[in-house]
Amino acid sequence: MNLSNVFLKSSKTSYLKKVAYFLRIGALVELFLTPKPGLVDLIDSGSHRDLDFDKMYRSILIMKDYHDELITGLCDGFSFADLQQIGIKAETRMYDMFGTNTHKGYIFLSGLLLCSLYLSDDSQDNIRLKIIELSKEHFSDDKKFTNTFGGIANECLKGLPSVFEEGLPALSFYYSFSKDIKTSLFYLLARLMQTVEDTTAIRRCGIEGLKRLKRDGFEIERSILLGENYKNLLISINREYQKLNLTMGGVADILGICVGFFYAKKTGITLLF
Ligand SMILES: CC(C)(COP(=O)(O)OP(=O)(O)OC[C@H]1O[C@@H](n2cnc3c(N)ncnc32)[C@H](O)[C@@H]1O)[C@@H](O)C(=O)NCCC(=O)NCCS
Ligand SMILES: Nc1ncnc2c1ncn2[C@@H]1O[C@H](COP(=O)(O)OP(=O)(O)OP(=O)(O)O)[C@@H](O)[C@H]1O
Repeated sequence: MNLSNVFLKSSKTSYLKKVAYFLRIGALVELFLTPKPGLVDLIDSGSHRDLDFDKMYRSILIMKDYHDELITGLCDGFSFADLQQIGIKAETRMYDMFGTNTHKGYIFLSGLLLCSLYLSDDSQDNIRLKIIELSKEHFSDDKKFTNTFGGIANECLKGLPSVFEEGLPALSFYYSFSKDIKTSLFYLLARLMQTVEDTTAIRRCGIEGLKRLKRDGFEIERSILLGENYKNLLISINREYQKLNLTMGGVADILGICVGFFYAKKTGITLLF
């Protein structure tokens, strides 16, 4: 390998490592955001008897090994099939360490994003096309399609519209005029509750569960825009979700990705848009 190739490889590695770092920060910000209906946060485990704050926190920290391994594989020119094996191994490690699904969705989404960033040039359209291309390859095997409605597969096959068309614009919009990051994050949560086809909600409560997320997301957004005390609303919705066993893991995952990108951009990492 000549000197310029060595330089190119090390600059790509450090770029992807910075992005991966911010994706983990996004997951941490999501976890710390409190109160969140149905989800694990600083106060309770929402509707997740098998999860708690400590497990979720450690699950995010151990994602670093997975991201590092994936980035090394990418920069060493591994095939997509080999990169997928790295993702599957990370999923297995997660189940072995925590005995449950702590971050299956996030492992997949963050891995897909890192692969797509590496393989595309600097424009949002190109990264989205790459996400679609890789997702088509990943989900070509019907066995990986466990859900018939919405879900992470459809989200990825459309190039993450919940991130690029809904989440990032919503977060930037609210933050640009309020400069209030906490309320901006709850505004983002409210918008994503209305748009993400969350299969964790469907599995727990059927289509009624998804409709409930949309209705409550609308109410939270309304309350924020009217300048009301939206925290009490979030607390009471959390109590109701606990009774119903309703949750929204997909909304949480997409929120984490949006926050990761938002902070990466704020700290000056050129991220295509
Ligand atoms: C794609 C995977 C994770 C989907 O898992 P599964 O079929 O169980 O889907 P499921 O609907 O349960 O979703 C998994 C998780 O995604 C999140 N999620 C749910 N709905 C959505 C949504 N609409 N958008 C985004 N995330 C969502 C939730 O956190 C959920 O727990 C799985 O099939 C897989 O292929 N894992 C291997 C990992 C891999 O190959 N990684 C390589 C990356 S390059
Ligand atoms: N703060 C959070 N609290 C709970 N779940 C979260 C949080 N952040 C992300 N998630 C995602 O939600 C998913 C967990 O949802 P859930 O427990 O319903 O899935 P499951 O294990 O597939 O289903 P079940 O527990 O009903 O068997 C994880 O993939 C996780 O990534």
